[in-house]
Amino acid sequence: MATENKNLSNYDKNTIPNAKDFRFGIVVSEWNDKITEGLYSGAEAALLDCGVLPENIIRWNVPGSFELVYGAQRMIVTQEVDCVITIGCVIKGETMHFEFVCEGVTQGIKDLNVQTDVPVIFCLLTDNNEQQSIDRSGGKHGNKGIEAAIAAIKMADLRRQTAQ
Ligand SMILES: Nc1c(NC[C@H](O)[C@H](O)[C@H](O)CO)[nH]c(=O)[nH]c1=O
Ligand SMILES: CC(=O)[C@@H](O)COP(=O)(O)O
Repeated sequence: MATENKNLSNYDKNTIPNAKDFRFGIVVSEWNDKITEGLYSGAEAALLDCGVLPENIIRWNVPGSFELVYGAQRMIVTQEVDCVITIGCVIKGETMHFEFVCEGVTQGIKDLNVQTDVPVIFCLLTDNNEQQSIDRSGGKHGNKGIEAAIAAIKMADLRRQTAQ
């Protein structure tokens, strides 16, 4: 199902685990900050709406999306979080740089999910133009930050339920 057929902001609190005791790290890229701030606001609001305590949300900024991987890795190692949300917005330019940044971040975040004990949520917009980013960070398609926050709560709960 493409995003245009699914509003990214929709969630049913009855299907979401109790998040009161969970601690979340959020790493935010400063590139396209008008967009990433909108994604962060959506994620923060959804976490609080689902019962996460404000003091249990740790935010770090990084220069660009490529640095999200290192920021998330350091968040895991130093902050005792139950889940990390990475927030970035990559918009296609004139060159192949877009493809390499997107692939590098995708693979890096996948690696963190398989190599560490903490789930890392992929809230990275990879858009052809700014309008697509606006539409997905609080515009007509909703807010991918909200989607990421709900995924983070569910993954933190899965991690706790499967702890050995
Ligand atoms: N063009 C975009 C970038 N580029 C910067 C890289 O992410 C990285 O910070 C740089 O290559 C130094 O390592 N980053 C975005 O987040 N979005 C873009 O559209
Ligand atoms: C994703 C990028 O780094 C890209 O926006 C940079 O633009 P350009 O490819 O025109 O240098």
